[in-house]
Amino acid sequence: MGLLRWIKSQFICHLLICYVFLVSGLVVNLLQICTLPLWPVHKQLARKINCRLGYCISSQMVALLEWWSGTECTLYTDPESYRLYGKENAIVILNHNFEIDFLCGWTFCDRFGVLGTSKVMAKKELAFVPLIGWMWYFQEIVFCKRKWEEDRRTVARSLQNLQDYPEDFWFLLFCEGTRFTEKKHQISMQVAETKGLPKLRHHLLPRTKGFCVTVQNLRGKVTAVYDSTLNFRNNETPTLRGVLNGKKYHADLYVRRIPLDSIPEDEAECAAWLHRLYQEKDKFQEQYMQTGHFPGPVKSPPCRPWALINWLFWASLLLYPFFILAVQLFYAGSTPTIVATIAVCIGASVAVRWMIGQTEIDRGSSYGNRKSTRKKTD
Ligand SMILES: CCCCC/C=C\C/C=C\CCCCCCCC(=O)SCCNC(=O)CCNC(=O)[C@H](O)C(C)(C)COP(=O)(O)OP(=O)(O)OC[C@H]1O[C@@H](n2cnc3c(N)ncnc32)[C@H](O)[C@@H]1OP(=O)(O)O
Ligand SMILES: CCCCCCCCCCCCCCCCCC(=O)OC[C@@H](O)COP(=O)(O)O
Repeated sequence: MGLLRWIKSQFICHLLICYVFLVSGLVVNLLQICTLPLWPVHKQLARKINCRLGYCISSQMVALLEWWSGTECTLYTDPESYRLYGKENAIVILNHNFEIDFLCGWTFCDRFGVLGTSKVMAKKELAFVPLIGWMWYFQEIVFCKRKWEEDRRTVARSLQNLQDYPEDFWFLLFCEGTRFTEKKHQISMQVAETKGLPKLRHHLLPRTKGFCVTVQNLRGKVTAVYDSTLNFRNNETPTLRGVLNGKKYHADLYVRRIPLDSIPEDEAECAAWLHRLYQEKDKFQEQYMQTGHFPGPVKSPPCRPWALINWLFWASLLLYPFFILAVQLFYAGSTPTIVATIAVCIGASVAVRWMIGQTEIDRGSSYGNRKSTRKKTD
């Protein structure tokens, strides 16, 4: 094991990285709260400020992936579409198989300059994840309970709010609704069978309601759907723990730009369109399994320095007082102060472990483990 790899795997490094993340995150969350009085007075300015504040948190995780773990992200897409990425509003559809797929998504957002404004339809439980969930509240993330009876109104309302959003954004939708597991796959294929739909090998059956309501409410604002299919080389199963340990992965992302105008307005046709899209995505995954690459030319966007600069800024601001405190504690700290400091460190490390746990598929929800049935309300 090289020296650098050994250093990256040391607990003390993780402690320092997490300390910077936690304290800077809390500072940013506090600043976001301070923008509350601005919302009724100058909503667009409050939104722009919150984009930049949010960037301070999410870009730290991007820096961890790009600069700490050195993970490489390759983009397969056609050059004409490439020119438009980051310059228009788009709905991004992504497969949901990996624990760090959201992080790879963030990396691409950063490379095209839309990380601060990026949006997602996220399960409500994530709103309570400290720092990230609180940050999302101010970034106008669309939360859903995955109960259509309740979501149909709240989701539509949150989407409508984005109609006058002042900056270009990407809206991410994991149409499968949950992470891929063998059990969830088996059950969703039973649903596919009862609906007379072809079976998918690499995806769960997409949930169409969220997609249709998104297209319906963002029409006029969003110009395209980016159909994105992600995979990792050498059958890697990347984890956030691995990234924190400095493990390098290689992500391949295939993106097709589909003009929003070509998506049917009628709900049933829109749902059928999404099912066809997933059948195509499944073929791309199959090709990747067979050949190790996606179709189309490689057009990788360069890694930008801002995520690293942001991390260095927070690290230099927060690590200095941390070291002064540690030295003072070591030389002159009373036993109760030392015990209290150790307790705070243990508490923070438990909190970070819990947050990392939110990304782990093994600890995922039971959503999709059963065939859900819905009262017909529409
Ligand atoms: C290019 C790089 C990427 C750029 C990235 C850009 C931005 C990044 C930004 C942020 C990154 C952060 C990432 C955070 C990740 C968080 C992600 C999540 O939380 S995913 C989970 C939440 N999201 C979703 O669920 C979205 C998809 N879901 C839907 O659309 C749902 O329809 C719904 C709106 C949530 C409602 O769900 P509900 O279950 O109540 O209703 P459904 O209509 O979907 O379900 C009933 C329907 O489904 C059939 N059914 C029943 N059982 C199953 C089953 N097991 N599998 C499949 N289908 C099933 C059932 O027969 C009903 O069918 P029908 O509609 O025909 O009656
Ligand atoms: C510099 C960085 C320091 C790193 C310190 C560690 C910080 C940890 C931060 C954790 C961030 C939490 C963001 C949660 C995003 C999880 C996305 C996700 O994939 O959610 C799952 C849902 O889609 C579906 O849920 P399931 O039904 O599969 O269950």
